[in-house]
Amino acid sequence: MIEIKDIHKTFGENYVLKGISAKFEAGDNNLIIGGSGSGKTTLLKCMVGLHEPDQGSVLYDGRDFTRLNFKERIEIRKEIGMLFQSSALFDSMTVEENIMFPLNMFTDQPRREKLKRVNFCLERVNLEGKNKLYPAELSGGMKKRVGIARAISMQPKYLFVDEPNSGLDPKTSIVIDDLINEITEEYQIVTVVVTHDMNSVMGIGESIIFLYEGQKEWEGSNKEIAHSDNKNLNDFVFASKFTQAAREKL
Ligand SMILES: Nc1ncnc2c1ncn2[C@@H]1O[C@H](COP(=O)(O)OP(=O)(O)OP(=O)(O)O)[C@@H](O)[C@H]1O
Repeated sequence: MIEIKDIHKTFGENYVLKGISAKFEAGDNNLIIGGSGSGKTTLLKCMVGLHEPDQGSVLYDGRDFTRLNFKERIEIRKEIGMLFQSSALFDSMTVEENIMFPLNMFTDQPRREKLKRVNFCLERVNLEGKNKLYPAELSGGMKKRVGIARAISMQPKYLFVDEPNSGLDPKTSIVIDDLINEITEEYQIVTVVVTHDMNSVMGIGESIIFLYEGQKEWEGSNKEIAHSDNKNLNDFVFASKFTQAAREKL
């Protein structure tokens, strides 16, 4: 489990996170939703140490990341898989090299072992045999899948994903959501996903926190969203006339 306690973050005069606390359980798809600028990515970055929170703590199965020194943090980082916006693949590296990158960085396994793991991960995301392709030769959905393969290469206990559906068509988005969902359950990972995508929210949102103006405005499951009377949440989730009409039929 990851627990965040009273996270605050300001950038200059901009008070972005105003005391966020939440728990993210293993085996669940934990979603962070909220309007543009509400602080979702900032929260994710505070959790993985890409930003230092001004106040608060981030506990990885009881280990307080915010109080650890650089060396101690590396031990937790090895247990973290990340898929951030636009897949962030290295364009000059092949698919195989991209997936092997964390293994090269964090392990001294023989190449044969690493290759075995790369092939396993590629198979897991249904891209077996695509080892020698370059990112430029892949579709957006394939790039995301390579990003997922790389994120799970170190068999992470924790997986952070920022906007996995950006730039994908609705059908491919569902393939990616399903993949994240399956991997989370199969390996009992603590998965935290930042998303704008309402299909994802309704499809895989077992555990959701909704940020509004830097605070946790609401938390619950996708099933609870439809019946929530939180106005800010409803204005966000059911923003269009079409979704409002759909909600009334639920
Ligand atoms: N590195 C930074 N330096 C200064 N301000 C930042 C930085 N990162 C984010 N911000 C500010 O923090 C606020 C929240 O940004 P953040 O990216 O966390 O929002 P978000 O909810 O993820 O938005 P979006 O859905 O549009 O990606 C914004 O006002 C943004 O300008």
